Amino acid sequence: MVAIPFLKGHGTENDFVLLPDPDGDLDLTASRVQALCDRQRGLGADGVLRVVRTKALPDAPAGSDGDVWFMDYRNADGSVAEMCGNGVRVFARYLSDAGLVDGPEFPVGSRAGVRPTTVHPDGTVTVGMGRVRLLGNSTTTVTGTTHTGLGVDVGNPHLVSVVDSVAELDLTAQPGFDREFFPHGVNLEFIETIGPAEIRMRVHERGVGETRSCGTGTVAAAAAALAAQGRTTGAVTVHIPGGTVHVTIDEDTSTLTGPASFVAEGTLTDSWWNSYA
Ligand SMILES: N[C@@H](CCC[C@H](N)C(=O)O)C(=O)O
Repeated sequence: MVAIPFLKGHGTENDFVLLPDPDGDLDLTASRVQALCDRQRGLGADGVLRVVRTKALPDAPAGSDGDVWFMDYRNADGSVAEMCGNGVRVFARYLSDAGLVDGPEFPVGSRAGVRPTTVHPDGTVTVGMGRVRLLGNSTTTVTGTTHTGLGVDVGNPHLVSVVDSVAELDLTAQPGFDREFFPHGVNLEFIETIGPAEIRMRVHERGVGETRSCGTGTVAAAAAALAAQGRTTGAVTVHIPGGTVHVTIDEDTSTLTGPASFVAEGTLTDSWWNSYA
């Protein structure tokens, strides 16, 4: 029997299965991702983070440094996404704790580009999330009510709508959105203003459903909250159901700081893995 190692972790309760796979040996099919993320027949998670060297990726972004660790992120439905802001903190903390990187500052590759990360002594992680692009207005419909929001690209697509109270929303079903505006789907954030630099957020994630946090979503939400004040830069504290993160938005980059925690580590059995092709 071959045992496949895994870790289970979360960032503000957005939870992940990590699969260390430095040489890219695992055949990580959509069916295996779905099974791993299933909370009855698998380990249960919002997504999977495969830990692989960039040089072991057949579709590595052109010109990338082969020795950089690459976060191969998958949503719970098996789809591939460009970036995961909570996942990249958990990923960075794993690399640091496992001694796979030198020092507390190192880059992490993703399909949205290379992201600089810093693991702090208290275990929190700051990630350079790159430039945030505002895409203009679009709409989303939740239980029959249509909200106008601001489209935001953080490497992956978001639509952020300001509402009076996030507690009132029912996000159990997929909200409607404009499929011409977002041909590849969209993460839908809803924010409530607490103060000029503090918001509350809930999210319905593309490829997952409602989650207790979305890191890229908090960056998009911060940019939208600032835009609502006529600002393009600033610092925003974002409260999500799973905790609190801190975001800064500058003209040409952004940062996300928040916790990264591990719950368990173990091994998958070969028979379980092989029952999903
Ligand atoms: N939970 C993530 C975002 C994961 C990807 C997203 N669902 C998408 O499809 O774009 C985060 O913390 O950013």
